[in-house]
Amino acid sequence: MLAVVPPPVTVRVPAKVNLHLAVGDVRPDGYHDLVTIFQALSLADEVTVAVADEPGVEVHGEGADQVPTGASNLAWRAVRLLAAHVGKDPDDPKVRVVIRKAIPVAGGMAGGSADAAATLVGLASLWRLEISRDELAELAGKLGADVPFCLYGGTALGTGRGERIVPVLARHQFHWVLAFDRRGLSTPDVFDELDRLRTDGDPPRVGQVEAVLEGLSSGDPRQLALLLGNDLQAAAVSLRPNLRRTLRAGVDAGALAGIVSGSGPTTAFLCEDNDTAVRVAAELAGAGVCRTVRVAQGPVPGARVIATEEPKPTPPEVHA
Ligand SMILES: C[C@@](CO)(OP(=O)(O)O)[C@H](O)COP(=O)(O)OP(=O)(O)OC[C@H]1O[C@@H](n2ccc(N)nc2=O)[C@H](O)[C@@H]1O
Ligand SMILES: Nc1ncnc2c1ncn2[C@@H]1O[C@H](COP(=O)(O)OP(=O)(O)O)[C@@H](O)[C@H]1O
Repeated sequence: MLAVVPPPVTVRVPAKVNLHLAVGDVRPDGYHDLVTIFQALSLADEVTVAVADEPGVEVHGEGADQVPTGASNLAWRAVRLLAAHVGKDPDDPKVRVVIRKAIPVAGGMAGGSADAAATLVGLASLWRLEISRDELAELAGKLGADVPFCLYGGTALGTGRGERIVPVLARHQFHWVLAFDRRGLSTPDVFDELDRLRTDGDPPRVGQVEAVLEGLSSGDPRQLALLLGNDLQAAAVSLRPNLRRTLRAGVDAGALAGIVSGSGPTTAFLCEDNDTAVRVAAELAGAGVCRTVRVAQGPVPGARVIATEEPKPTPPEVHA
């Protein structure tokens, strides 16, 4: 008999930006209630999952040296969680995960969450599971607040810890410039800093989410630009005062508006059109206010399989 090893599966998964991020008070479980609008961007990681005798995670590309490859890697946690869920041995899942990163690590763009979502989608295909995206999203929510959105992509309203997702119809494409900072920022540190700022004073709070939903449906980047907002921005800027200069430089270069993406320190600039975005990116890159600049569009779809290699038949065992 010819045993067929299932072919490796490669999944592309987008980064996110929060167009609106309203942060409530800290809850007894340490999380904060959020009302957020996520948008998935064309900046993407690629994750390949393959059957392997030597299980583990490999990471290449943007910030790879800052990503753990052991049990704490979010993609590996996704492998173990899905294995246990479908009755496989989580301690011996016989899977290798190769991550090619383009999303900045600890950048407020959900890079680790994206890799976890991609791993769930890749394994569902590799293991030929009959599992719906909603069932995967249940599992995703256990891995982190941002992981369910990375499965769905597009533009979506997130509530609860950010893990309850409702898609938002957004037919228009928006053009973004992303400025990566020199080092990442820890998400819990930024939430803690916001709690501290709120104890000592009254940092600005974003307006109502409904206005942002209207801005999105208008498709007019000028209208949307006026409505972008992030309660975590004051905290990120407090921990990284240089972000103030970066935000100013993007607007001076011609962006309609700039915000800190999620917990930062990446800054995201909404532009009128693609040509403006390319010009703003070039100017920002020359201004010495950040490490790297990227142009991206959104919304794009969530984690999806982009390649499955041909099955490799293993040679039959020959018995003498
Ligand atoms: C801030 C946001 C905005 O989209 O994104 P990032 O900037 O990290 O990409 C998210 O809320 C991050 O989501 P994610 O990175 O998945 O968070 P988790 O791993 O679940 O939580 C990490 C830590 O962040 C804090 N946290 C996270 C989510 C939330 N609603 N309240 C919180 O207080 C908690 O301290 C938690 O222990
Ligand atoms: N697959 C992964 N990719 C990136 N970071 C990961 C991954 N697994 C675990 N991490 C850890 O998660 C932390 C948060 O990284 P990331 O998800 O990129 O940022 P953010 O939460 O700001 O969006 C990093 O400090 C990193 O060490």
